[in-house]
Amino acid sequence: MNHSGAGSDDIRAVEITKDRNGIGLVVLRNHRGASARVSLHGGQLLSWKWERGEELLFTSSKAIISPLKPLRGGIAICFPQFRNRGSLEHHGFARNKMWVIEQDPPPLPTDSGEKAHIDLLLKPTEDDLKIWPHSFELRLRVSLGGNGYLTLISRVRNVNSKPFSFSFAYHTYYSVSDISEVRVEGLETLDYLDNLHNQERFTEQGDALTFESEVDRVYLDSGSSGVAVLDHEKKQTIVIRKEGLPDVVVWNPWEKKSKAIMDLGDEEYKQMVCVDGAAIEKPITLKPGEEWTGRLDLSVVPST
Ligand SMILES: O=P(O)(O)OC[C@H]1O[C@@H](O)[C@H](O)[C@@H](O)[C@@H]1O
Repeated sequence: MNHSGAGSDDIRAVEITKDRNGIGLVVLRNHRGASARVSLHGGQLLSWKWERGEELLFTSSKAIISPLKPLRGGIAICFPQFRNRGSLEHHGFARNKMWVIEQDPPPLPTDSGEKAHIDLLLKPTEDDLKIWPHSFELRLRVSLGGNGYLTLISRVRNVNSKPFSFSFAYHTYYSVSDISEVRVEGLETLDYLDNLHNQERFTEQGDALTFESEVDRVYLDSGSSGVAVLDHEKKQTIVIRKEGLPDVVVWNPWEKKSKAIMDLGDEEYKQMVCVDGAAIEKPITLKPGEEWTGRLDLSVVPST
């Protein structure tokens, strides 16, 4: 199936195809050469290319492409649990499930129509309900703008008769030239929980986060002000804006841990950094019938 041209200048081009394992794959393109690829496995973003055809997301050369495993790279949806903060599998089950394309989702208040987009839906199976007994609908809209920018909007609806709580993260691997040349700005003065120190709470003292060793932190309450990933060598800055996602996770495994991660090359920690918009410290609680929305807007600007 291939449908395009819903916009007068071909802004919207959406191609629905299959990957080499036969899993549904959606490719979004704009008329200026930007593209995004989304897998129905996990609602996982596999790739985001900007106008110059440059890949902005990192995927490991050792990534295991299997319907049963999370992919090392791209953007994964962590739901309903972050990390090991609960009894479910690491980062929750959503990233390992098959999602479906939703042709006619409930409308979003911010619909602009100026974007190529796709709507995905995840509902629990009988087996999922045995491990997490809460009926939910998890929707993901992935949009690619005419300017190449990417927007992810997730909605969680409680279709149960009892309240439930969850955590959420857009676990995002950015591709960088060299981690030693990278700065993350927008986290200064924030408190963070350090996963390398039993989630102890510290306060960020520097005016930017740079990398010299393993980092695994959850920055708290960063609000909707932007976070920027500056790559000096690429002369490029990725700007992350978010709504409904107070926390920011920053992760780089560095040398020793990279060697222990089977699906990551020994030296690949130099080419990646994870900066995730998330809701972790204060889990979201939904009463029956309520819905939560978490939005991530990613843009790229040249820098010196
Ligand atoms: O290997 P996974 O499950 O994708 O997780 C990778 C990392 O993801 C980060 O978000 C966590 O803070 C780290 O603790 C974790 O190691």
